[in-house]
Amino acid sequence: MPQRTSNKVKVYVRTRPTNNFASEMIGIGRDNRTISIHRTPSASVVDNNINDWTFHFDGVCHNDNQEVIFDSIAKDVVDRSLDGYNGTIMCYGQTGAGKTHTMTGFAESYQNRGIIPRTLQHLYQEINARQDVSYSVRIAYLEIYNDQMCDLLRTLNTESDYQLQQLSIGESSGLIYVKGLSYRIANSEEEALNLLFEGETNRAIGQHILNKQSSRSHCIFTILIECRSMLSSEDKYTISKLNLVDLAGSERLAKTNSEGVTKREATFINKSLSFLEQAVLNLSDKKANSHNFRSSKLTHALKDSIGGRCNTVMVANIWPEMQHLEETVSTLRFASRMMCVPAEPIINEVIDPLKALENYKRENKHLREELALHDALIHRTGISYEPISEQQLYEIENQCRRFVDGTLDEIEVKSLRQVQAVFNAFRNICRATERDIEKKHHDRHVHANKYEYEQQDNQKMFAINQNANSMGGTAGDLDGQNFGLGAASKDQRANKEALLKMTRNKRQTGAGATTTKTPGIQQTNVKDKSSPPGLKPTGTGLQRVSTDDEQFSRVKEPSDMLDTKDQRPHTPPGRAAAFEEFKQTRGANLNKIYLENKEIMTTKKKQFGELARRINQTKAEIDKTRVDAERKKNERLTMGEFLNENGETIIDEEEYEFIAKLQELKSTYRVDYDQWKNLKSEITYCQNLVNQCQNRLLQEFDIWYNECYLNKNNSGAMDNLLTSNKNTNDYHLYDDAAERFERMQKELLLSDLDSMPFRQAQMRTNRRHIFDAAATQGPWKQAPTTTVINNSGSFHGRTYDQEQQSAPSISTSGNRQKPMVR
Ligand SMILES: Nc1ncnc2c1ncn2[C@@H]1O[C@H](COP(=O)(O)OP(=O)(O)OP(=O)(O)O)[C@@H](O)[C@H]1O
Repeated sequence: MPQRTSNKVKVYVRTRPTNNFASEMIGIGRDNRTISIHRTPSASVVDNNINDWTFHFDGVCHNDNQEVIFDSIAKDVVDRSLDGYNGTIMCYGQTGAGKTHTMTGFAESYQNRGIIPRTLQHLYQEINARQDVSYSVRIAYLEIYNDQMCDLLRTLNTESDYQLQQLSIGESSGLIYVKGLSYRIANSEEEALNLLFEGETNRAIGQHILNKQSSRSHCIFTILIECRSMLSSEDKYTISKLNLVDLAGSERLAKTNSEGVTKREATFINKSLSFLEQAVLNLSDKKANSHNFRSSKLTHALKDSIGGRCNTVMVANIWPEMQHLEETVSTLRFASRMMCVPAEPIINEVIDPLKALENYKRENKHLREELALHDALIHRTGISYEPISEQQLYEIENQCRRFVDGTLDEIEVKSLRQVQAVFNAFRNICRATERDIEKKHHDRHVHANKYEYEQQDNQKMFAINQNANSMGGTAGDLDGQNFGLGAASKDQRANKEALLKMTRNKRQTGAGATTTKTPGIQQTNVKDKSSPPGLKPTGTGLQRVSTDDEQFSRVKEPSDMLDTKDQRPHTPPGRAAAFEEFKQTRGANLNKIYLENKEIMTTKKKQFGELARRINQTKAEIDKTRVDAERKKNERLTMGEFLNENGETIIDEEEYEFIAKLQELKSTYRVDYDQWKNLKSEITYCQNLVNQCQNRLLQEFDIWYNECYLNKNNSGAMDNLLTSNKNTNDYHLYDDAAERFERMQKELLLSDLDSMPFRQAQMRTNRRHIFDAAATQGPWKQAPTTTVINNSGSFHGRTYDQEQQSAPSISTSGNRQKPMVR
């Protein structure tokens, strides 16, 4: 029988022998591959149904005996399963059409034995014939009845034996297996046949116990074949699965007129078969991307056994009698669909890990021997290829450390392992160094913050002392009226709570205060003066704004404050006027830097604008010259080209000049453009510095203003605060909250150093808020000052109009200017 070459599921039709063959309706082609059906239309009624069909298959087996069937249909699949391909042979058709006969045959008649026993016979014959490979065969027999699975190779004596079986379908890497299903080793044909018969017996017992008919269940006889080469030491081997499937009868429910149990069985059969049909339909349709195999146990169990990587053959059993014509057409239809299911079998190769390990060990040994031989030939000695010991590692690390320190000039490397160990050692050293640096950095920040907080406390105390001085009181001197604090010791100053208590006592006893400058203040000043200078020149001629620590050191120059404090009015001046004053006094230096930076930036912006204009001019000239050159070129081409003796084009003077000019312009353009780009980044940098200066100036001003005016007047305000319980509590609240917040911030800073800038900014803003809040509670109800400064240095505030006018404005025109450079 000629074979179809396409990679699809193969389908054969087998007819059940009958004396009543409907020859007038069913025709079998001479090629034994075609079946044509003709149904006589009903004479009494108008019949619009299709009455003629022609089906083509891989073969039609009419009156063929079991041997022919096996040889033409199954043998090839069995042979290929021995080579490592999965295979499936499946019988489909209506009840009584001969499926079981085809698959199993007559158990009692050797001549009429079916595909399964013949398969087993052929399998073991082949296994025995193939001397160079070793096979291991395992067998499983699964029955699916009413969508429930049953292991036919287990002892099943009672109904509960059936019910206790807990089989489920699993999937691993696209391969299907039934969990709980027993796979029995069969070393010979006889053992395998015993298992087949055992399964058949169990099936018969099941029929009796469950009162079911054999035709009502699907049966899958699985042969697992493991094949290993005996000649090579290859770690690969093959495992193939050969499924021999006897499906339940596919007759239609309506026709059987079944009731009760039979109806239930028929319903399950029809369901599973129609799911199978659906799955086959989807598989055969290239566009369908969902192949739902999980709808029934049958389809799920056969998921990896229909087409795809599996060598699949279907036998469509038909009963070619007139009364079964409808079933016959239905079976043949399904069979035709099956023919469209693609099948591209592949060998299932598996790697044996134990064998692979053995192979690697052997190879490793060979390579070592070869290496030793190689070393001996080139007189290399003292090289070890063994893994490096702990002691050796320690020595290597020591060497590396000395190398890094500079006490060792070179590290002698003899093997690759050593190279790797050296690299590892260097990596460890790097990481350790990194950790050290991080720790130092971290400690420095924590220390800096601590210092900053102390300074901040000192500032507050200093301001309070100043107020006290102006009122003529000293610490411990109680004037009864004023919040007079003077020469408080450092310890006293650190303890604000104690200080406030003391102040209250002072007011109660009415003692006076002195105005002497205190040693505590002097001490602070000395410390401040030792701080690093606040401003440092940078390479661009611009000046960097000092760091926080530096600023704080500078901020507390007491001379700044002492110089001006006596002239200060009791009523605080407007912020605009104060800002002017600040720029002349404390902020003079900062303001100077700010103005210088701004000037440099303005100059650069001017240069930037000019350069952009020049670039655009050059560009315009380039465009014009290019047009001229093109025009000249076109003229030359129109007039016809002249070539010199070397075959080069001769161009006239004018065109040459255009080309030369174009090149010159382009080079000018490139130079200018590069300069323009550099200038642009310089301006961005300058802009940042100016912004930074501006921010700093404003921050410093805020602090200064608070120190000089708000806190000073706050002595009065403070008294007012302290005279009322509410206000006293408020003050405590403010103080505690500030401390709590700062303590919290410190903890946060320690936990995440990256967040340092953000947290510090937050702290600063918070401090200012607190100061402002205290100020607004004072007797004069100062308008709330704006405390938020955005990144660009501009104010966001309600009553800052005046200050905004006096605040230095930043021109960003340089950034917005976009020359037409391309
Ligand atoms: N090719 C054949 N040669 C001889 N007898 C056959 C052949 N096909 C079927 N028969 C006989 O027909 C009867 C029904 O066959 P079989 O039990 O195999 O049908 P089935 O399709 O498996 O039915 P069910 O779906 O009920 O299992 C059996 O007695 C069987 O011996």
